[in-house]
Amino acid sequence: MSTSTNTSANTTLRTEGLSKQWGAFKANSDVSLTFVPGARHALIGPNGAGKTTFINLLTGGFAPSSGKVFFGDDDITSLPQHERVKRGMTRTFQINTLFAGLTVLESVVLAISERRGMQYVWHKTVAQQTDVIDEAMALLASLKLDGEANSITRSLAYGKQRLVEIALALATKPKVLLLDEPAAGIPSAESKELFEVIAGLPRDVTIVFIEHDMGLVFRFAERITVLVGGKVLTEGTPAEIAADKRVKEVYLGESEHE
Ligand SMILES: Nc1ncnc2c1ncn2[C@@H]1O[C@H](COP(=O)(O)OP(=O)(O)OP(=O)(O)O)[C@@H](O)[C@H]1O
Repeated sequence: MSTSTNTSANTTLRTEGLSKQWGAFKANSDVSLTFVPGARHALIGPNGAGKTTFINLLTGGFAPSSGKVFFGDDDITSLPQHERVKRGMTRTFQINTLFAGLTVLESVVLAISERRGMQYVWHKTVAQQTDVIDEAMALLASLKLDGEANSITRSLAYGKQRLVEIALALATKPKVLLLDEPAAGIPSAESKELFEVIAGLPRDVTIVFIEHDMGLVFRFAERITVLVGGKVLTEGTPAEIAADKRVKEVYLGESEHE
């Protein structure tokens, strides 16, 4: 019997010749990448290299000009975003515009209720709601956010707000979590803490992240892909990337122009 939801814990995310063009401008050209289950995989590259465009092609935010996206054995290239979330691919939500006026616990309870298809919680029994609250508290504890459960999200330090975004993404029970500069705008002490929490997420969650801070990339990534001008320049382990002359040239060239 075929099922529309891939339930394998070993789902690999893969692209084949993915390209995105606006007019004559190619933001992504022929990008073929594989993200293995449990990966901690960083996408790096200079400004405008096409990293965010690539994430948008993965999530369905943009339709590719050509190429394909596979989730496990399924070609998901034409699936809408919410169908990809249902299959287990999610990116962080922008809490600043979503649930900022609610408490952290309320926000996560809403996200879990949505996943469980019980968004109209006032029709549900106390037992069903208790179950959701228990799941929400366990999730918050895993992110060391349980102490903030009753705080209004917008009153939290920015680093904690980014963690709430991650909590909301995790509430969808993703197999693949896509993080676009999770530490952007956070003081460096807080960003290290944030990445430590990210690194501690269960291995059944594959993590793909864009990050400009090379200290964080080399500390937390196990695999790195370098994009330049919309194309893959190279991919490898942190040691391989650190030793790659072409990568050094790209970054030295960039800093010379800053
Ligand atoms: N909707 C769009 N229409 C036209 N051009 C776009 C669009 N979105 C992005 N671009 C262009 O595509 C190029 C790649 O942008 P993208 O945001 O993917 O790069 P990036 O590697 O994520 O950069 P940064 O590190 O600065 O965030 C940029 O030149 C950008 O101006």
